[in-house]
Amino acid sequence: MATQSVTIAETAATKVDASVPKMDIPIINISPFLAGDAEGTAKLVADFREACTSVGFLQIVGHPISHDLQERLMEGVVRFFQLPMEQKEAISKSKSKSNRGYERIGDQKLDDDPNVTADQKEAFSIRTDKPLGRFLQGPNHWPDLPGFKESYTEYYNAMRGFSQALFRIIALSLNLDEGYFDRFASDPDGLAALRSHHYPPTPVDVTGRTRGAGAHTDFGALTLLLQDDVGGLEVLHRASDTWHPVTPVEGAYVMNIGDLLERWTNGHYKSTMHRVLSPLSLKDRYTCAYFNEGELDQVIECIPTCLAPGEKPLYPPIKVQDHLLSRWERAYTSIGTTFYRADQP
Ligand SMILES: O=C(O)CCC(=O)C(=O)O
Ligand SMILES: [Fe+2]
Repeated sequence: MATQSVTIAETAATKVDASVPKMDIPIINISPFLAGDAEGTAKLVADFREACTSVGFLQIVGHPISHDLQERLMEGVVRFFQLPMEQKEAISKSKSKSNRGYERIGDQKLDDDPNVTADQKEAFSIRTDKPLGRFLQGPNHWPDLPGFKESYTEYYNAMRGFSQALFRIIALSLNLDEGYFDRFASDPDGLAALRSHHYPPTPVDVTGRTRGAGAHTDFGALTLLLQDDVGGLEVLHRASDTWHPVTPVEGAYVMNIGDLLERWTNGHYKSTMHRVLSPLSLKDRYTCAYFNEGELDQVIECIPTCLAPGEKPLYPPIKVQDHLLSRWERAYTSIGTTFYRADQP
């Protein structure tokens, strides 16, 4: 069977209430697509469409990323965050003109609400390694940690291939030519980021919750998250204003639609609000997200197949660069964290 479904249970932090809807985040096996099985592909494409138009989140199994590579990546991530602060600060994002490297706890604030505190997570990110260029284009900075650069880079390259396959599935799910997004997903100048996170255990705040990452939607087109078994990621059910956990499934990728794909599809595919609650136990939580953002000059405007006769585009066309800059402003400048705009005004 290509698809199974996890019924999301209530968390301890969420009161059990019969009026609260259940949110099903489907687990979809993409191996039929990778194997060229037409019948299995048709079924999983339909499952993708259903997930993207409803919850905007799904979990992917049967993907091409090996268990061994996932383990090596996450083992390096844990070792990195355990380094002494001065070694992490030596590759601080604040020193990078292409906005990559180490971010301290509190350097980013994903929730726009001014009453909410900054995110209680530390992070490390890389992008495609290049000479310094436009916004977000430049060289990576690595810690002095044996094997770390190698596994992180191997994983980054593997995720690029994986995400290209997913864009093909998404194209099929929108009744487009399979290669419709190939340029977006494969352009050597296209932006992608591999960003790992560490959420230390945090005491409960005045609202009765801990805050690892504030409520937000993702800036790019598609996010692929590898999470450990601690849990804490939650998705908003907008109509009932209730939060629902994304239960960790070993080795699976949590895929979610970002703002760019929501705009591209005229709101048919949902960029859903989510947040992270820090662990309350003594366990630290580690995750690694791969973000697809496309090429800076690409204009995102409603895809023709997403507009039914008589419908109007919900959003004006926007350049990837303008969209990203406005989201970076909100997440960093609003709390006084600077970032480099390169050639931008
Ligand atoms: O670490 C997680 O579980 C999610 C992180 C996230 O939502 C993000 O970085 O956009
Ligand atoms: Fe996110």
